[in-house]
Amino acid sequence: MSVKLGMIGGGVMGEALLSRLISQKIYQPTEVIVGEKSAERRDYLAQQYGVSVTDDNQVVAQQVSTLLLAIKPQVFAAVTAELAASPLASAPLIISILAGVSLSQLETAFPQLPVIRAMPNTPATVGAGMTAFTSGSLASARDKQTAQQLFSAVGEVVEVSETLMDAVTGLSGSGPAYVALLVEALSDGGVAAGLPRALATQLALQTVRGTVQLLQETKIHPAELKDRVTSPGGTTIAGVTELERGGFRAALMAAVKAAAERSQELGAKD
Ligand SMILES: NC(=O)C1=CN([C@@H]2O[C@H](COP(=O)(O)OP(=O)(O)OC[C@H]3O[C@@H](n4cnc5c(N)ncnc54)[C@H](OP(=O)(O)O)[C@@H]3O)[C@@H](O)[C@H]2O)C=CC1
Ligand SMILES: O=C(O)[C@@H]1CCC=N1
Repeated sequence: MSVKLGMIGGGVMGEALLSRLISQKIYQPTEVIVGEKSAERRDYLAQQYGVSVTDDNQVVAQQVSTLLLAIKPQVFAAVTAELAASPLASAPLIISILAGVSLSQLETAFPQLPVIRAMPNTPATVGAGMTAFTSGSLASARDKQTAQQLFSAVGEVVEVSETLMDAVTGLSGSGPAYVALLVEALSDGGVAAGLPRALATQLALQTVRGTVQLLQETKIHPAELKDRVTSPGGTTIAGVTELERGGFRAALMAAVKAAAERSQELGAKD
């Protein structure tokens, strides 16, 4: 076994992890091989990160100590059927980041192998990711440590019970999209109020970043911060009134729940 990390699926999330793992020197490019069906993506990943690439997932799985699955849940069955064609000589640790795909589905697909189900998110690219993971029955303390080290390199890591993984997916897995919409909408609002676009986006980004930092460092409850910003009869309560009228909080809660339910559905398909 000569290669430490194999990745199957080199799309958005695969690249988000790969880029940071390489830039932080957690793995050397020579220690990584990516199995990817798209020739265009293979060429791009090889050129951008210097990793080995192949369209043959068996070639990946046969020579690595850790096999990271980063394909869509919809192709999980096809990919695992392809891998099941011959036993994996290197007995790798399997780490799946697939939404919805359960530990029991992973253990059925990879009998006798240690499996870990993880849910990272795209801020991993800049080392600000949030990953939750849960381990299968054959995963050793060392396997968990491998997962912990890999995901620590791209942000914060928590170990959770598998029963929480769909909810994690709905919140932190999908969450960067909600926050991106928030930033875009704040910027649009600034433009509507007369700000130039670049300035509006700068204000929106720094306001979100600063608020998060304030909440994290002071540990005050979000409701208390809201109270501190809303001066009696002032501007903020006028804005908050509109958010309440538009169902802002209910919409965010429903979004997390809908995404968690979709995660469950994606797993139930296989
Ligand atoms: N995007 C995100 O923020 C997050 C995603 N995830 C999970 O990561 C996984 C990947 O998501 P994402 O990166 O967004 O999806 P992408 O579609 O961007 O990436 C999947 C990649 O796998 C390739 N692929 C398809 N079939 C095969 C195959 N048989 N063998 C090898 N590669 C194949 C796809 O190629 P092609 O496009 O040609 O089909 C594509 O490049 C999903 O399971 C998702 O649930 C988890 C956390 C966050
Ligand atoms: O949208 C998705 O299905 C994936 C899982 C979490 C984030 N993106």
